[in-house]
Amino acid sequence: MSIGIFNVPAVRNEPVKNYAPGSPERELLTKALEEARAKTIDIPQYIGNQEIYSQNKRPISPPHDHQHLLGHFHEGTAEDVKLAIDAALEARKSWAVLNWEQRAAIFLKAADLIAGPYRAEINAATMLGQSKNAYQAEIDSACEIIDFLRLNVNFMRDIYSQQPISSDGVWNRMEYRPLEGFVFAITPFNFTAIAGNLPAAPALMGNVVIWKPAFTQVYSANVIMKVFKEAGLPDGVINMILADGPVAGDIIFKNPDFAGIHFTGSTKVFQTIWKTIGENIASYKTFPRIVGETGGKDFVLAHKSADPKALATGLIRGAFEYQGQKCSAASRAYIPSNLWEEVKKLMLADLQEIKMGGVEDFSNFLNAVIDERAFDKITGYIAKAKEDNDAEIVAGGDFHKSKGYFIQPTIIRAHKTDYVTLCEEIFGPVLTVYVYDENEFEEIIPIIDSTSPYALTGAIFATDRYAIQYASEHLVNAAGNFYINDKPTGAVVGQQPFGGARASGTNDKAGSVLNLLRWVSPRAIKETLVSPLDYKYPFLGGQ
Ligand SMILES: NC(=O)c1ccc[n+]([C@@H]2O[C@H](COP(=O)([O-])OP(=O)(O)OC[C@H]3O[C@@H](n4cnc5c(N)ncnc54)[C@H](O)[C@@H]3O)[C@@H](O)[C@H]2O)c1
Ligand SMILES: N[C@@H](CCC=O)C(=O)O
Repeated sequence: MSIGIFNVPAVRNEPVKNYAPGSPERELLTKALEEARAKTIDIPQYIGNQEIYSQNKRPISPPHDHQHLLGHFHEGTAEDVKLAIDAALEARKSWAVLNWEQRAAIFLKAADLIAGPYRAEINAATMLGQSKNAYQAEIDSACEIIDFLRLNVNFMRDIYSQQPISSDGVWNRMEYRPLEGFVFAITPFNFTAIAGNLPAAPALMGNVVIWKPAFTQVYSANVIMKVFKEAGLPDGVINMILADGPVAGDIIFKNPDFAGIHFTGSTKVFQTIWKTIGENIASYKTFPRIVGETGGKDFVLAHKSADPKALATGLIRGAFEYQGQKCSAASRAYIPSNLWEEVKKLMLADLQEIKMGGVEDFSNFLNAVIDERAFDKITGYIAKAKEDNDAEIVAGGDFHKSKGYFIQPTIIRAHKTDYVTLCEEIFGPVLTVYVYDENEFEEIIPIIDSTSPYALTGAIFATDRYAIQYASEHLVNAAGNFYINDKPTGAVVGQQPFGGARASGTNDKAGSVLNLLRWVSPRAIKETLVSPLDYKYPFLGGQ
């Protein structure tokens, strides 16, 4: 029973701590890293009120130090998936009817726990488990997840406040019911914030969730579950299963109570999921919501009027931060002939000073890629570029995996516009540059628009406003997040709602009203205050 119309706490984005030498946050984080490295932990599945440990233990190691053991996670089975569905549906009976302010309070508390007592622990887990440096962890596993949790509470209230008009004698109302069934959240390895938000957003709107994190993100996923529990999330509302994707999918996508998928990951996996849902469509009680944010082949277009230093900096940060493992990473750049030599010189100078190594040494800008499979895939593109006549390596190109999965930040110059590394998502520290005739700006734009099937992020660097307007208009469908004189990464919740269309997903903009609307099934209610007692229209002699 809600007995008040409540406001929610005002939000601003969580300030990013800087971890400068001698700062208190650096001291806490260093200690958390040391403590985590000094022990091994066992991570169970969290299903209903149970922590499930299995016989199938899988090791967890830092990608930059793969001989070191951080612990194990306990892989789940098809039986565990069924158990999770039962636990979720049982929890739904109470959760779906709990007042919204109670749900809000849980997630606001989770945000405060991460902002305070859990900040160092979740950042350390992200640094060690996913090989992120302190800054990249801070903007992800602290600030972005906190922003998701707090801002979503505000968006929820905005949604609930959206009410229809009423005519004389009538009171119309709108209820924003949770979906009838359970939601399946499948999350990628590269952002702890996404892993937390994908189950939390539907749960905030009153849904129950089965969450399957990527195996390579389980170490920080475990901290998220600890936070949710400490924040008071009732058992069974979010169930973390550690079954393999296809094993889980095989059970979940055939279940009649499956009501929605909240996915972030590669385009291919999302296409498989969508197809499976389509094949099973007649077996569901309700049409499932399908929300998926997927891959990118994000472009940077420079005009001949661009500032070369701003462009070079945007490319270095956009392409190589977190080893290029962001769906938003600048992975293809179109540079006019008048700027190329200078931009190349500036990038090479930056790359000379950039250090790569473990996350424990805060002076490393770059760390390792996530696992051996990713290492082999990324280096395959580099090895091919070394041999191809259509491409040349401008910077980097070396790699080694004896201690960790390290790949030098690599710049490839392609000599044809459909060279493979200009078209396919590589998801690693590889930037491909195509140098175009400075007088053919308008001709290069349709090539950018059609070179890859994706449309996630893109950027224009120019000082000429006509060029900026031209690119904005002619690349209108090429990116869901478009940047002017900035790198195409680093969207902030509430400031640049994130997501793309075409092969990049359903563009439901995580961390916005648009996303939360996918997790409700509104019921419109009309109440007539004094009901008519006569069927006749006035012209028939009625009232
Ligand atoms: N658009 C975005 O907002 C966004 C954000 C982050 C990452 N990404 C994309 O994610 C990808 C990188 O992440 P990843 O390597 O973890 O992606 P991935 O597609 O390999 O895995 C994503 C998740 O899907 C699961 N999965 C894999 N096969 C499955 C199946 N058959 N059925 C059910 N689940 C299955 C994985 O275990 C994991 O949890 C990149 O393509 C990147 O662009 C997109
Ligand atoms: N939202 C993040 C990217 C998430 C995908 O990996 C950014 O804007 O850089």
